[in-house]
Amino acid sequence: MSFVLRLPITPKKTSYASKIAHLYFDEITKFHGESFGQTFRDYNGESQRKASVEEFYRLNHTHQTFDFVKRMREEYGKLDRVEMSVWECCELLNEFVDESDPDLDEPQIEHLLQTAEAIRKDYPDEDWLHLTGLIHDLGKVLLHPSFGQLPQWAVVGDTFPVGCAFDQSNVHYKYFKENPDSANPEYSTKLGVYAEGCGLNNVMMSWGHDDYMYLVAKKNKTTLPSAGLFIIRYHSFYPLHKSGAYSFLMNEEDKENLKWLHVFNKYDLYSKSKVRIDVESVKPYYLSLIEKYFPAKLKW
Ligand SMILES: O[C@H]1[C@H](O)[C@@H](O)[C@H](O)[C@@H](O)[C@H]1O
Ligand SMILES: [Fe+2]
Ligand SMILES: [Fe+2]
Repeated sequence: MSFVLRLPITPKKTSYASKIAHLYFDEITKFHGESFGQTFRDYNGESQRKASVEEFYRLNHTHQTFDFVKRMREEYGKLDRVEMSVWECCELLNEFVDESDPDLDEPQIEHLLQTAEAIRKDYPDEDWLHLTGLIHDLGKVLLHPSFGQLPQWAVVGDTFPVGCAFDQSNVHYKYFKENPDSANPEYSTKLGVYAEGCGLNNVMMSWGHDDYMYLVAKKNKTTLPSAGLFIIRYHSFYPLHKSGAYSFLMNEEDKENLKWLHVFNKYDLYSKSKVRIDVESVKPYYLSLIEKYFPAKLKW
């Protein structure tokens, strides 16, 4: 499929880069894994959800193989299941809870709007980033019966490359020993089937809501800038954006985009709070953004 991506607002590389770097490091020191007394992404501490989250990762790490990902990308890349608008999809998501998430019990639409609104407050002029916040998790509709009701391990959780060695920074790394790819010499070296610096676009990531939503956005010809698509596609790739693992797979464009993903991640994570959003009052604003960057109906 070939089409030209129009970029209405392209992040200006040089001027933004330093601004972001500053903001990012300021905020890191401010939050440092904790916000308002709440700790996030603690996979070992005692929490009510610890056991079920661990069981989630056991299944995820066991079943996400290179062949599985290839099949899913081909199958779901057809986008022949549903036609609906972006907002309809937000509403559809409301019934699901993410079993991989130790921090979130709210319906998904709350999380989407909390993320988007928190970004909007700090970056009022980057409307593409507000919309990215709103839609980044929409791929979780894969859990819905009309999308084959995929199991949670094929939809949510952190993501990682398949086709090369699994990195130790993946949460609950130990369960990769159950993955058949671990016994495949072709897939178990550092580079595996990839070349150094080949670019993430050429890397197969474990299958889930990130890559699916990327395919939906791209194939429906969104006009979001490349940084927006990158955020959607790799926001669950914590081994890279939190731990710096697998960075040898990145190319120059990935490195630029990663700066925006760092900005985004702070809001994805730390807006998981009890601040309630009045959906009806913010809806007109988001509908106008959807109209700006997407067709009225999308193929899913
Ligand atoms: O939306 C999901 C969810 O919050 C998961 O708990 C996390 O592991 C993923 O990275 C994220 O994309
Ligand atoms: Fe997500
Ligand atoms: Fe999210």
